[in-house]
Amino acid sequence: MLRVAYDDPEGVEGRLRVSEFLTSIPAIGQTKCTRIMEELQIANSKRLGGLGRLQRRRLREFTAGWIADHGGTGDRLVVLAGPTAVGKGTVAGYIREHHPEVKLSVSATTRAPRPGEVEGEHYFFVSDDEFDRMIAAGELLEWATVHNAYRYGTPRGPVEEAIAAGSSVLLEIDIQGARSVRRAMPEATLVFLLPPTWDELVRRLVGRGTESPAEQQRRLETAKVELAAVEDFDHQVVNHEVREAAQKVVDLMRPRRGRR
Ligand SMILES: Nc1nc2c(ncn2[C@@H]2O[C@H](COP(=O)(O)OP(=O)(O)O)[C@@H](O)[C@H]2O)c(=O)[nH]1
Ligand SMILES: Nc1ncnc2c1ncn2[C@@H]1O[C@H](COP(=O)(O)OP(=O)(O)O)[C@@H](O)[C@H]1O
Repeated sequence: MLRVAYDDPEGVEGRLRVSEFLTSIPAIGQTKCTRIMEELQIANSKRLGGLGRLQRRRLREFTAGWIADHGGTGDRLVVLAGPTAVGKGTVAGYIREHHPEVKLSVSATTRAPRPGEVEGEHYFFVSDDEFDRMIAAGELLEWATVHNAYRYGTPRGPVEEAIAAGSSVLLEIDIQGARSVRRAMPEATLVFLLPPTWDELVRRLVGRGTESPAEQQRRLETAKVELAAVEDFDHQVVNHEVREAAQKVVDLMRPRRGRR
């Protein structure tokens, strides 16, 4: 597994030369590396941390394509993220119901179940101690404290098993989580779900009626910041209509080879 923090130029990996990074990929030798860097318009001396936004994106797309074409995870791991109340849960629920071939990852959370939520289906509801244990044991692919409240994390085992078995896996997680997945699995496809308009996002949050007015206000402040993260994602899908948005997400999960 390649572990390079494209969005963490301060990290150790940021000091790695792009040429060293590329030649660490199986089947890329010096000659191919030189040709690829010319194609990506990246100078020979560049380090990962010194890449511009466009260069970073070109390199990431190249790596994802290469890994997909050489038997890696490719488009089979898709992360669906976006601001509060944009409809992530609704779109993921639609995919669960209408596309049984897509495996939805079930997260662990420290929040209490809501009426109607089923253990192991919506979430694994765990105590703080158990969540600590899962982190310490390396059982979580990523985790985050969401809305300053509870912790949520993606159990690593089921995701890796599903991918190894050839299935497509969808993670419906928050934006911090999406960034962590990018660090842990750079070949994953990141999808940002957008609202048709800001006013519609506000309408959906208020209409859902699950948060107090003060909490709604806090989430909208966070949403403003989160919307700026859209550029770091591979694809954007506008959630005008649930069925259409779900179809666009599922289409992205088809093997890259087939789409070319
Ligand atoms: N990082 C991360 N975020 C998650 C995970 N599971 C759910 N979330 C996010 O946690 C947030 C809260 O989810 P939930 O408790 O179902 O409430 P609601 O979506 O606000 O109604 C949503 O933004 C989810 O996308 C996870 O495993 N990891
Ligand atoms: N395409 C859509 N059109 C209209 N309303 C939607 C759409 N998608 C979701 N909603 C509604 O918006 C609200 C927030 O959706 P939800 O799935 O809970 O968001 P998230 O999981 O992103 O926080 C819910 O009341 C849901 O029914």
